[in-house]
Amino acid sequence: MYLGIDCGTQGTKVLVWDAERRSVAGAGYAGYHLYSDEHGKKEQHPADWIDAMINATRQALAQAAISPSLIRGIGVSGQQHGLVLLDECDRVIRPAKLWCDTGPAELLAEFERSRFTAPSAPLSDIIGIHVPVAFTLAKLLWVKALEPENYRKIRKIMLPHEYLNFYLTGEYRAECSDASGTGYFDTRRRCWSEEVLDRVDPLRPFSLPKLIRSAEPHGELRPAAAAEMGLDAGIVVASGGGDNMMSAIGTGNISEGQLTMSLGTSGTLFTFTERQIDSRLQPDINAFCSANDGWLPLVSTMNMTNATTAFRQLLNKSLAEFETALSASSPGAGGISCLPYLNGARLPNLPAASASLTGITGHNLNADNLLRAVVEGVSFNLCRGIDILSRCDLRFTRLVVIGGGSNSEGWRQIIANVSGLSVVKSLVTDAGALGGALQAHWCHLNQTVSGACLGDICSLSMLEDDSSIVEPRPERYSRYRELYLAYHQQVDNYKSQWS
Ligand SMILES: Nc1ncnc2c1ncn2[C@@H]1O[C@H](COP(=O)(O)OP(=O)(O)O)[C@@H](O)[C@H]1O
Ligand SMILES: O=C(CO)[C@@H](O)[C@H](O)COP(=O)(O)O
Repeated sequence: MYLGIDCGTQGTKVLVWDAERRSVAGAGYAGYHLYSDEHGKKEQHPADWIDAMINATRQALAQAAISPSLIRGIGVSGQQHGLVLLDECDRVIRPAKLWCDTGPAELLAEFERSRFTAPSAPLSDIIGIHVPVAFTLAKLLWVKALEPENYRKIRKIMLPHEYLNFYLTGEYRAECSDASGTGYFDTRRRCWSEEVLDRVDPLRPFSLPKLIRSAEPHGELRPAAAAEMGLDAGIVVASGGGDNMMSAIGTGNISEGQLTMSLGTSGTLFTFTERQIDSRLQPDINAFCSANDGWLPLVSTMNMTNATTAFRQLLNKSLAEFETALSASSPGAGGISCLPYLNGARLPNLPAASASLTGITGHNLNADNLLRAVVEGVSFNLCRGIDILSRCDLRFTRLVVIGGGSNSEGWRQIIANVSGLSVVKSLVTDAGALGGALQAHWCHLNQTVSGACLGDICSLSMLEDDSSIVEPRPERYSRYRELYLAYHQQVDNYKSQWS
């Protein structure tokens, strides 16, 4: 049995994966607070992630009702890009700035303008990936500029999943797929970019973690962490990875031609490629490394279930009532259109964007239409990614959906009707946690059998819930094409206001 852990933006999910029966034997969840302000701040305390991981692990083990000694390994998936800073005594210096923190947008733009002007190549050419404000580099620039005292104290610098691995093992290491979302990692050569780091600060006070490949272990579970988690010390902790990379493993998206869409706090859409695509003409693609030695071109939106949940809670509706609202309303939400940019936009990259509702009349204003409008808005936004990936000659016929929002059948049907693709739910909604468990299995096997194959582990794991398949309905698809084009026209009309 293996433990898969996913540290998401709203909470940490843990599952006990029974590799023989290929099923989840137990699951646990613990949420945490997101500290925000009106200037784009989005922060969390890394100590809250540790508490949540311990709490959710204990729940999962209790539900599985197994002896902890049956757990052979752990794999950790984590929200990408967050910046965790440790001082010389390995104490956390300040709360982690998260992927969704848009505060450093201007600083990042200024850094690119001033440090990468000709004859220098642009930043994206140097590291092979465009850098939006979500990336760690932006958070580092912010701490350096606004909190110089804290900056001087930094000795170690980590991403969320690396910090959890550091807690579990005591080892300061980083794995390439998550590192590819920092903005100071060369995604072609899979190494830290000294060139970029030197332009941030040639005299930086911290060292970078040792890079490992995804198949390599991060380390062994140390006794103190084992006691807290209720596990045996010494079991293997796999390399882990960014949540999208681990979800790729959890949905079997490890060979070309497959497409996964995550409806979590963020919306993401990604596919595996054997060669890195040239995204110079497609700046909205984040050309990440994958956790199986290839690449994972991905598009991401800033607003997904944060927006649907904000509207749902404002209207005082339960998840069941949200579902009823989707079936009671029609495509186009009676004429109401929602640009859902509560937290700025990442697709297109406009951190200063704000949300809006248009087309409201005395006849169409009701809760069902408002809920449908926000679901359509976030779906139109993310489905744009399919067009963008297609411009790189990537083609798909079906889509696997994951994340909290994928539990909604009405929402899955809207995605199918907008995209024109068959939509199926992942066997385990939290595919990041499943990916962590499958990676731990792979890593554990690698220690005993040479050449253990991740593909075999994934294909044996029945990664989809066949009963959940929804097909696009032709009449709705043509109606949604019109609505989709109108939505993106509306975004284009607003663009100059947010640039
Ligand atoms: N049936 C559902 N319909 C719509 N939204 C849902 C449903 N179930 C869960 N969610 C939403 O999913 C979100 C959590 O998704 P999750 O993928 O766990 O997020 P994260 O990984 O970012 O923490 C919550 O906002 C929750 O309200
Ligand atoms: O920034 C990205 C991807 O580049 C986000 O996908 C984060 O990785 C957060 O994930 P969720 O908490 O929404 O799952």
